Amino acid sequence: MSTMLEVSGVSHRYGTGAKAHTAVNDLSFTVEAGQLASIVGPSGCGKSTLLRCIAGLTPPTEGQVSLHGDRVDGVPDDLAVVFQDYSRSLFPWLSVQKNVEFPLRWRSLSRAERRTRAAEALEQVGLSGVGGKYPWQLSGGMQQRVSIARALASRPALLLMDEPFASVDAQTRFELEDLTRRVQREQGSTILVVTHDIDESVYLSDRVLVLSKSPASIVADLPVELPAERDQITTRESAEFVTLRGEVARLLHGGTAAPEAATAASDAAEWELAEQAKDVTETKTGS
Ligand SMILES: Nc1ncnc2c1ncn2[C@@H]1O[C@H](COP(=O)(O)OP(=O)(O)OP(=O)(O)O)[C@@H](O)[C@H]1O
Repeated sequence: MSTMLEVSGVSHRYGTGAKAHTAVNDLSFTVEAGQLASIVGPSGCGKSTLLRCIAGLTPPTEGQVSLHGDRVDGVPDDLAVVFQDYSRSLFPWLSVQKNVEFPLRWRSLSRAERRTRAAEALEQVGLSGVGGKYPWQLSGGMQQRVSIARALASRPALLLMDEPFASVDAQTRFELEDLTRRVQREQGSTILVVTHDIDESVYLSDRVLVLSKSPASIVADLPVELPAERDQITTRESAEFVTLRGEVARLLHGGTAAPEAATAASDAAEWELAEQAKDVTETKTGS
């Protein structure tokens, strides 16, 4: 396996002087080609800042990011990002097909090639036949599929996903997680997903990077040794899954020891409840 992404000593500070706020603190890790890695961390710990540094949208204050050995200095051509808010990332005045084709306009591709690529990407996400519709004519889950298709159409070396399923209902979330795993395996894509959902990080990934509270630093890098074929019900019930989600929860609480499965499960449930309560508060206060 070759290294697709290398993050070396990356820190990011917002502002300067007494008002400076360090969001990311000296992070280093690599992601191998063909790997699906998740980054999980508490709300506000610096996950999105890290992703923006990796995507070349925000230059790190210190350190550097390399994609297949090339230093990232601006958004690389062969990198795509799927954001949480599909309603703001799709153009409402363009058809679904045109939305998916849009980033390909900067590639040296003929119009016919762009159409073909977009149609193929829509088929991969199970949306053949809706290319002529507009995003606002689709459900939220379908719109996020369109965002994923748009990212896939450019055949990125690295696909970054920032809380990609946080704005859809639970059933759709499960479908989109399975879709992501299927596409990743079919295409051998390299994917880095940022989430604050412990279960999602474990279910989706080959590996989970656990971040500390702000400023983000890596507290653990855990391999996910679940079978490649996963199922939303049986995988989540398995002892390996329950143990791992508990371990991630424990690390997020600041612990380090490997737990017993039962304690781990209760830790994970407690964490999920705390996160849900926080989401409700943030929704109510609009923060
Ligand atoms: N443009 C900015 N200017 C100043 N501070 C910022 C800016 N963007 C983010 N921050 C701060 O940096 C810290 C990390 O924010 P970031 O959005 O990266 O965290 P996060 O882990 O993605 O959060 P969440 O899980 O809630 O989305 C927070 O304290 C946030 O207030």
